[in-house]
Amino acid sequence: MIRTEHLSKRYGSLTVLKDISVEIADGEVISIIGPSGTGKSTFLRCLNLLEKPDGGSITLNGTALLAPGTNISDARKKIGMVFQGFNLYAHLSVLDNVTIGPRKLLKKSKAEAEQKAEELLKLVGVAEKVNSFPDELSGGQKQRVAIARCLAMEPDLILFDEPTSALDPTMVSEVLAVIRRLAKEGMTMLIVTHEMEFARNVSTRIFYMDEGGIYEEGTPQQIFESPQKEKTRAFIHKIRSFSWEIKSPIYDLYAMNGKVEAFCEKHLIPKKVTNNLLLLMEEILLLQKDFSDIRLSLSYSEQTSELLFTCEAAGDAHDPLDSGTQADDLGIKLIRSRCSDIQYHYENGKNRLICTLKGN
Ligand SMILES: Nc1ncnc2c1ncn2[C@@H]1O[C@H](COP(=O)(O)OP(=O)(O)OP(=O)(O)O)[C@@H](O)[C@H]1O
Repeated sequence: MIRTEHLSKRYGSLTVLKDISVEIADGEVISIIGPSGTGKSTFLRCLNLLEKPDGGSITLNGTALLAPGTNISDARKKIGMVFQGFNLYAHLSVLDNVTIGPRKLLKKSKAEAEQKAEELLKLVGVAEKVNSFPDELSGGQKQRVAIARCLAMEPDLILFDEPTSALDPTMVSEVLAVIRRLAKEGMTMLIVTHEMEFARNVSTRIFYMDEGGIYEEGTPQQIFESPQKEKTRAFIHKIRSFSWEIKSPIYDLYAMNGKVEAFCEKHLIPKKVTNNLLLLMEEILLLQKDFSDIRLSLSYSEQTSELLFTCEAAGDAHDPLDSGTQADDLGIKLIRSRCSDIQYHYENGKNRLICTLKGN
């Protein structure tokens, strides 16, 4: 169990952590989410004493880490950390990266450390790379080796600082799968992440950090479905939605599509649904009459897996799904075939078309 009381940290005149008091039980998986610069990484770095807190206390399994006389290096062996940039030793093989800690710090024999390393490399799926060097591995493999290295120290707790942020999207899932497995096996973990779907599925609790502290905490359901405080609500809404403005008939379709694809990828929306959405957006834009002020927005509900697309266009009342010409009819048919529900309203000088995309 790890507990902080009134933990604070300043950089010069900037107070990053104000007064953090939390208790994390064994086997808990905590995801820490929140806007950039709110101290999420600093909090993790204070917990394993990579940064020295300015005030407060940290207690790990009964040991007060900041108390005078505490052997800090002994305490730190119990807390593993996995970094965004992997931090492997480039000049050491995968095997040596994993065994160096146990041999030097835990005084294990070479044979014992190597046997354990091979087991752990198998666990994270990179056993075949045991004799490779870090620069011969993909980003996903490097991060899995970093996790094996961390496990080799038999930590009581592992801190993950944005473990997938430096990875190509194709490699994110292999690293998340390993973390999920550790969660199932009961490892206590704190994970700073921007992967919301993952945070929601894997965590026992979510800490939303803002204003120098844990602004709101709760179960994934509480934080993602019914956040109580204003800033949490705004943050959750923002990560679930996307919008794009068009101010003239000449707009950058490719840039817009790129952003839409990135949004869909982040929310693990199936490729087929993303493609349908892009075609739907294109057809709806073809039916617009006035391009002076159009706002397109997407919102995704993780609860129902529904993707909602809204097109809001200023100008005279004009339902784009009211057939005008034969060419329009074809477009309208295509639009209707891709949606399970479509609603049109004209309000305050704005045409609003709300489409619910079909799931597959
Ligand atoms: N070593 C440092 N010296 C001075 N300021 C720092 C240092 N490390 C972090 N900061 C500042 O502290 C604040 C919190 O940084 P931190 O990296 O903990 O935020 P974060 O929530 O993890 O952000 P992100 O999600 O972007 O990684 C930021 O304003 C940052 O510029």
